Amino acid sequence: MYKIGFIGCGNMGKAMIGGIINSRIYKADEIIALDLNECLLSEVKGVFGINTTRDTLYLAENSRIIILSVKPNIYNIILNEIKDKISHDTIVISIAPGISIKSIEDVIGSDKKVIRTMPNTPALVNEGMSAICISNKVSEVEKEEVLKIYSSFGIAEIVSEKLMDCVVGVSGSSPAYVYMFIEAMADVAVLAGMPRDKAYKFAAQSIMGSAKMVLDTGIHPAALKDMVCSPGGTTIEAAAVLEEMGFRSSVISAMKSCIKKSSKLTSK
Ligand SMILES: NC(=O)C1=CN([C@@H]2O[C@H](COP(=O)(O)OP(=O)(O)OC[C@H]3O[C@@H](n4cnc5c(N)ncnc54)[C@H](OP(=O)(O)O)[C@@H]3O)[C@@H](O)[C@H]2O)C=CC1
Ligand SMILES: O=C(O)[C@@H]1CCC=N1
Repeated sequence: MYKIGFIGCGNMGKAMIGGIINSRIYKADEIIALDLNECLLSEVKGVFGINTTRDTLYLAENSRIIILSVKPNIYNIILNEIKDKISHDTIVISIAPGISIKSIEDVIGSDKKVIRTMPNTPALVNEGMSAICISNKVSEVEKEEVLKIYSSFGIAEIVSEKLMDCVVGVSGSSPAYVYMFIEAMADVAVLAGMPRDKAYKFAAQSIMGSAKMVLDTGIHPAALKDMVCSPGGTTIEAAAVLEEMGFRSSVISAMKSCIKKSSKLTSK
């Protein structure tokens, strides 16, 4: 029996497998994965040394935990295919926006163990942020085990299921907004004469350091911003332009749109 099986090893599946291997929570031979894309499957086998298969039913029957790391529209197809192979000890985990615990139970049975999660791609470098919702069929020991898996590639917190659309906006999708910010900052650094490789390093490390200040000091972000803005200095010039250009209101509108899209998927 494998400790964990991944159906789908694209961006998110690969990030989680990489995080688990890096943190050594499970050994490579305790993990199995499958993907329709043969190249991707050979890549995860080659890079991480895990087991792979092309047989969905074999994976479902032989994995204690099954992570469905495919797009939301494929969930029902796969669940219908594997439902008879899911035992009362198997834990089925969703990582997709809009896929509720109930929607999975409706296919595989409400007597089965289902967990809904929302990770993000920084899991690959063990800096993920994941939310986890547990159904009432999952025991305390199983909850702790899943928390341990998700904590192996970052920070993991139990949240109530009604917060999951919000989680998509604030952590599932948010790495994309941050990469856009890094890209924009690096482009301007290049414009001002810095070589591109250095520009990405300076921009990304500044964002990582700023995020660490928020997490490690507990100081309010506004106070941390004020500490950078010297009176009559350079930073307040930039801050004033960001306000004029609607920086914060753009982020607010974008995230509201993301959360709305997630809740539309949930209510489908
Ligand atoms: N990317 C992210 O940042 C995050 C993604 N998620 C969620 O994770 C899930 C996966 O996303 P992501 O990794 O980005 O998607 P990808 O498209 O990168 O990966 C999904 C993989 O699953 C494969 N696949 C499709 N159908 C099957 C099948 N029947 N059996 C096995 N494999 C199959 C796809 O192959 P093919 O391409 O050939 O169809 C593809 O390689 C989604 O539900 C997404 O919403 C959650 C949090 C963050
Ligand atoms: O864009 C998406 O739908 C997925 C969910 C969270 C991040 N990526």
